[in-house]
Amino acid sequence: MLSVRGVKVTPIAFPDPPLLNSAGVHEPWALRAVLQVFAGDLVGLGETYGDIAHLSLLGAAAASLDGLDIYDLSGLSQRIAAAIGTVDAPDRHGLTGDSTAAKTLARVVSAFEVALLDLQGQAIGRPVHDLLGGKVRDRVPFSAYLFYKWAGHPGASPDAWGPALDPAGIVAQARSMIDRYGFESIKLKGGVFPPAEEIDAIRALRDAFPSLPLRLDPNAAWTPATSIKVAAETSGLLEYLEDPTGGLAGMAEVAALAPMPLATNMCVVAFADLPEAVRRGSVQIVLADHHYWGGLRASAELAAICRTWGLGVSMHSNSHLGISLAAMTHLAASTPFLTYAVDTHTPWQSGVDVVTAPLEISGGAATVPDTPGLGVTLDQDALARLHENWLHCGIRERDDTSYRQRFEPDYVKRRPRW
Ligand SMILES: O=C([O-])C(=O)C[C@H](O)[C@@H](O)C(=O)[O-]
Ligand SMILES: [Mg+2]
Repeated sequence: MLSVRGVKVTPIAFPDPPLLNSAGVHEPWALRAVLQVFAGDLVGLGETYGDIAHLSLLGAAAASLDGLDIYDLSGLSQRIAAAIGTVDAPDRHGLTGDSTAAKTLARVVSAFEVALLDLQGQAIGRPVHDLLGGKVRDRVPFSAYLFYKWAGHPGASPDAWGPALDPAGIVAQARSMIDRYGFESIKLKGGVFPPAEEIDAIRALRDAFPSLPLRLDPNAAWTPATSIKVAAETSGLLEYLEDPTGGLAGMAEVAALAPMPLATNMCVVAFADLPEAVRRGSVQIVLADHHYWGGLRASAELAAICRTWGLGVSMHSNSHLGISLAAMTHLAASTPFLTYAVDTHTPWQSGVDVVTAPLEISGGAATVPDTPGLGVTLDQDALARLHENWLHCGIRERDDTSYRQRFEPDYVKRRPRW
């Protein structure tokens, strides 16, 4: 039997540009945590959030896993549930919806599940997608993820992307991202400017890229009435509209009148949300995210439920590095019903990574690895450097709102704002 003989949790930080959203603006450093789970001569990798409250739960979970059979994923959940108890550790930014104790547990279990699947795959010489039922595609398409952004962090030189604060800036950003990665679909993070300006940006994208599907995601910045108006004005322009407003009731009101499907990673964020969402018809597409749905198998389960109820499945992303990119790619590869291009923050991480050879996105897609496990190897030097960043960056909890208030003291986070 191959069992866990130790776990190392390393908090890391990597540079992040000043990306705007409905919570504020990204701080100069994004936080993550890298898990190394040791079994025999093997090491399984996981990647998750690096906020201080989450780190303390990861530590408690890690301490409970010695001797666990690497195939015992039920035992993994049970041990972690017993180790962390009933605790709710919400995000400050709220960009992935409400928090509950169940979601907190799912967020902790997820990174360990990925690491154990990586170990299982290595132990039997099979890729993680084989453990999830086998791949149904060789290439996983990702979408260009555009953000309104400042030229650079205040006090620092402009970054390589430059500013994007109007339709022309957004189109220019799309061009450089598409030139570099070949993306064949586009998502614009909205909820930053009044809706009319964001509609103009969508129109400009449509003119510049006539054949590419477009998505707009204001992270619940609009009331139902505003959402209905924007949906009417963007009729025929969007493949889906993501979280225009907050809550299952508000989304249902919008969905009843919107000409395009509504997607969410904010109002359906746990299994408990699904029955009401289906009953009300609140959403037509759910964005899976293994980091908070409980892992790769839980996300596959989510996709199966969505298929049963005729809902589409797409995939959500926060700032992440190469372990998460590999995990997302294996999941998307083995989920027949995940038919939309996957969100990723990869272009924003400007080549920084914690693995030796990150999966590459070219032609808008990543080739699914067929090597054992996740197919990525930890770069120990990079891990040490990124850990130093974490020690010195001074950020212990992602807080887009306070960071924006530092430069715009009158800024308040309001959802809905318009
Ligand atoms: O709703 C979404 O798609 C996200 O939450 C994605 C990211 O969190 C994004 O909004 C961000 O990091 O600002
Ligand atoms: Mg979203």
